[in-house]
Formats: sequence, C-alpha cells, structure tokens
Amino acid sequence: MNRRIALVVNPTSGRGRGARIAPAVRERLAAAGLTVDVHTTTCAEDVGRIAAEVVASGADAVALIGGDGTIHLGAQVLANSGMPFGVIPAGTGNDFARGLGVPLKDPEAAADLVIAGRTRAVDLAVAKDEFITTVVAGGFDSLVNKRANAMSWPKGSSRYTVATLAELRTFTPLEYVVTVDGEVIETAAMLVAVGTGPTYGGGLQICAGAEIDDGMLDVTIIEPVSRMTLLQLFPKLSKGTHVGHPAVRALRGRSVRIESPGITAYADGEPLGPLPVDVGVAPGALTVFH
Ligand SMILES: Nc1ncnc2c1ncn2[C@@H]1O[C@H](COP(=O)(O)OP(=O)(O)OP(=O)(O)O)[C@@H](O)[C@H]1O
Repeated sequence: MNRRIALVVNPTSGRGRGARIAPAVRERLAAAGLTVDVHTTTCAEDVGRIAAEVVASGADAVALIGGDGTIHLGAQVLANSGMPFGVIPAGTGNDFARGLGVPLKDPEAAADLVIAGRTRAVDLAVAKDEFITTVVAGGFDSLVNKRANAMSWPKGSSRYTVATLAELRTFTPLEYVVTVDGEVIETAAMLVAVGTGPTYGGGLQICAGAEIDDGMLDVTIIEPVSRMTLLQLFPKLSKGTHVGHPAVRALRGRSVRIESPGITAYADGEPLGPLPVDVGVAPGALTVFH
C-alpha cells in the first residue's frame, strides 16, 4: 500500500540544520516508495496549524524535522490523535529523540525508522494545559535554560555548560514545596525537575532511569550543595553517575506540584510559565516511530 506522509520542516532548528537536512530526508522517504508532502514552517504557529491540517487530511503519518521546541509544538496537536509521528532530529538538544533512541546525527537513519513503520506509544507530561515531551524544569536549571536560549554562541549543547557557569556565580538555593501524589515535601533545593523521559539540555540525565512508557513521572530534587559540588555534579548528569549522590533525591508519581516563589518553569527547553505548576501524565498519548 502506498503510504502518504507529511514531512513538516522547521528550517530554523539547530541554526539552519532543519533546512539543510530536509532534502536528503525527503529523498530517502520517497526512494522507499512513500508519497511525501513537504510543509516548511515560517513561524512557530505554523507547526501546530500544519500538524492539525495533516491530521484532518487523513495522511498515514507525519514526520517532524526539528528540535525539542518544534516537537513540543507538534505534540500539542498530535497527542491523542492516533497519528504515527516520526522525529528527524535537527535541534541543539534533541532530548525527546534521544529518549526514544532515534539516531541524532544521521537524518537518513532517522527517516528509515519512519519507513520501517514500527511504532510505540509514549507518555507525555501535562502542565498548564500543555503537553510536554521531555522534562519540566523549575529552579537553577530554568535560569540556565533561559540564559542558554538567549546565547548565540557556542552552537551545540556546550551552550548549557557555559550558561551553567554564568548562573552559578550568583545563584542561591530556593525554598520549595513539592507535592508528589499527595506527599508534601518542604525543602530548600537547587532545582526540582519532573520528566516522562530521562534527559534535558542535550543529554543531561536529570531524571535518570525515567521510562517513557511507564505511565509515571520521575521527579528529581537536587538539595542545596556548594557551587563546587554542583559543578562536579553537572558532568555526572551526562553520564547518569550522579544517581545515589546524597544531595540528589529521586521520586516517582502520577501527579506533582512544584511551588517556589519567583521562578519560571521551563518545559521542553521553552518557558512554560511561573511556578506553581501542577504536572500530570497522559499515558501513551503519543504514537511514535522507533
Ligand atoms: N520557521 C519556524 N518554524 C517553527 N519554529 C520556528 C520558526 N522560526 C523560529 N521558530 C522557533 O524555533 C523554536 C524551535 O526550535 P527547535 O527546538 O526546533 O530547535 P532548537 O532550539 O535548535 O533545538 P532544541 O530545542 O532541541 O535545543 C520554536 O519554539 C519557535 O519559536
């Protein structure tokens, strides 16, 4: 049967990588016999608008060329639509694709997953009426995320390292109330993160061990540590070897409330809104090629 696929391209993802890889991805899909309709977005709003048109059109599947921000926009429409969704990573972080095991640096290999047609259902977090595909950050990491988003250099995920060093100069621990499935935790902390998947910031395993299809939210609280200890912890986050550190507390639940005055939550690397935030889970809401 001839499959019809919509290829939605954010040309700006990864500072132009989206535009650069699109022709090869289109070729790969077409060479495998798929009918490919290419839609190139011109603004953030286009992602949801086009995704809605594609769902209504009765296409067999949609593939998105972009980073976590683009996937976040697409997921708002594709969640619970039943339409299979392929990710062709083109961003700087690509943490949703990473969690799925999609090849990050080989767009044609990522396209091959769409061609093969194997799907699975993955969980999404829900907060402030938005679906979230990776992690909600609320704390020191929000400030790092904000600073990294405003930086034009360096290009890749090392932006987060540079932003971390800059934020560390002035950061002091925050007072939190974190409620996990009704259990109230009052604590000072550097950050509180809640995810369906394990990573943010381009591979930092802030919710190490999170399974994207277990119907649960993983919660990480990093309790107050010295600047030096936090600096030592961050490289460990990329390897996941921070697990077990006395300042790192891991919990799991289905509903999580994070309260701390004056902090903006970030989700999928973009601002979500001021705390407090209530995070829930939509089990198996997104059907993805893997
Ligand atoms: N033409 C466009 N189409 C879609 N989004 C656009 C466009 N131009 C700018 N944007 C902005 O790009 C953001 C998404 O970028 P995306 O996340 O795909 O790439 P990235 O920031 O390079 O990667 P990552 O999020 O993985 O670090 C959107 O949130 C949107 O605001």
